[in-house]
Amino acid sequence: MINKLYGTSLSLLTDLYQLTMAYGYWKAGKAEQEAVFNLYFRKHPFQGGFTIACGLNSVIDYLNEYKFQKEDLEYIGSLTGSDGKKLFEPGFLTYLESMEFQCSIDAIPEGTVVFPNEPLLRVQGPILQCQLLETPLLNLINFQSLIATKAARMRLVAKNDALLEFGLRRAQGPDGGVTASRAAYIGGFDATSNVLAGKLYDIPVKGTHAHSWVMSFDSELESFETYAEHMPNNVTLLVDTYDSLQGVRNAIKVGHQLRERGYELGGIRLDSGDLAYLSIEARKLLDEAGFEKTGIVASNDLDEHIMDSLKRQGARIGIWGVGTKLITAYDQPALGGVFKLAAIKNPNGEWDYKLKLSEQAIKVSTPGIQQVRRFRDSKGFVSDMIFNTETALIGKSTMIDPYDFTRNRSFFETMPYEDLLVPVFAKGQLIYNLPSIHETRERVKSQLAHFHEGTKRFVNPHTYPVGLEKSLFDLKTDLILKLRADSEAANQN
Ligand SMILES: Nc1ncnc2c1ncn2[C@@H]1O[C@H](COP(=O)(O)OP(=O)(O)OP(=O)(O)O)[C@@H](O)[C@H]1O
Ligand SMILES: O=P(O)(O)OC[C@H]1O[C@H](OP(=O)(O)OP(=O)(O)O)[C@H](O)[C@@H]1O
Ligand SMILES: O=C(O)c1cccnc1
Repeated sequence: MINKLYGTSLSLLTDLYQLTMAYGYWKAGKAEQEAVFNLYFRKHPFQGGFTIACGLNSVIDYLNEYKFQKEDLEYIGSLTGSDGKKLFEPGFLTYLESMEFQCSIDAIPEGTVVFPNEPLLRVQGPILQCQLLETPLLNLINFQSLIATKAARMRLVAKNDALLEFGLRRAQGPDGGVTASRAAYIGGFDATSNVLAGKLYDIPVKGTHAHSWVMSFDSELESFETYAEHMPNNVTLLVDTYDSLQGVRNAIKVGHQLRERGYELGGIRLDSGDLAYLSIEARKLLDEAGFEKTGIVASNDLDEHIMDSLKRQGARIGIWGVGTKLITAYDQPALGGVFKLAAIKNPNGEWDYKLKLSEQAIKVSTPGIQQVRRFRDSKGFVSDMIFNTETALIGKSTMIDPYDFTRNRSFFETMPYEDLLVPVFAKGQLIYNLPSIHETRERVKSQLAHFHEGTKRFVNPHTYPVGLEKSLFDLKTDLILKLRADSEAANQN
């Protein structure tokens, strides 16, 4: 889909430094050395307590057509360095031209609730190929997970109300709009106003009309009547162009006319003013006139906090139209997902584990061929344990809080669990049955239902426990100590 949107393969959708490193691996004879990278984020967005994984479908689309085209190679071949000479030798371009995608990818399915430090994707394969994928995979997963999470927060507030995504006009460009519409639907929105997203992704499309429609007539009533005359099966009237409650009265008049023709007034939309007060008054007017089933849509810079406040004020809004604050993830415009090397195979065929040190504990990466085990009890999910698949887990396993080793928990084999990462590509071949977008949306709903309310609240959410299995914790600690000792020794020389 993503390739279709641009009408070209997107192998150049990467940072130049991925290509220069790829070239370096090739020149140094390391191109085919097997490596493992993990894609994860360090902190939930929106000061929340959960994140929704999203974007895997686009990753699959992207990789299914991963190929350096002739024009791509010509462009790469034209790039020059500081001396004005070509950056890349022709032999490297030939290598890229004949390169077949050979990586294996395990991933957490879209729509799963995920937590900091958990690998959303694990990529294993020739280091040159893994490296090239860092940027596009992060681009696809970070943004969509961010928007799906924002949408899921709004769904939690809206409960059973309808949620309409109206964001395209405020989106970060065409692709920002289209992919955000998809992520918003997965996160729990019911429909989008974005017609292209509706067509590409099978998302229901819905909408009302704008103020310009009303303003183009001599009177509001005439504009409503004309709209209803031509589209009697899709009438939601925007009532706030001049005076919202007078607008509701005009809508009711049109509602009576529609009934005479065998149709119903679908809804009215409020787009300014005090949405609590106006929706309560509008509901009274509609109910008194016998339009109990006519819905009230509200829009105007809504986000989950305003929606929550409106609900607490007793607003009678049944349908929420949300644009800017959702589509741009206004209060946090990026998820900080990263892609880190975790292991590399040595010439003896064994894994050498790799770790990035940092002064900040949160930025120290975790080595290992990682998997996430999610334990549950009768009430729901209780904790996640990241482990190294190379270390057998037999009987009791102990999980350690990576930031406080004195905190640990034990699990027994008998405790129910699921391992979250599933095989998606095996040596370049797609082996995953993609769920439909509707199934993915359902997954978000059922996943969230299994988490404690505290994890889902907006203010100071409960930190869901995620730890490292003891042998992985030990591996990480030993590596940190070794790297620190090495660098100290190097400093003294
Ligand atoms: N009862 C309410 N409680 C909390 N927030 C509200 C309430 N009613 C509206 N809002 C929100 O307040 C913000 C600004 O609304 P406000 O009424 O100040 O301006 P406005 O209606 O946008 O004015 P206009 O569109 O005519 O310029 C919007 O984000 C809106 O969703
Ligand atoms: O408010 P949002 O959540 O972004 O939802 C989309 C907004 O787009 C439309 O407004 P329009 O483009 O006419 O702008 P305006 O309402 O700010 O004047 C619509 O009436 C909504 O208010
Ligand atoms: O259909 C609507 O009401 C709509 C669509 C886009 C933006 N604002 C409103």
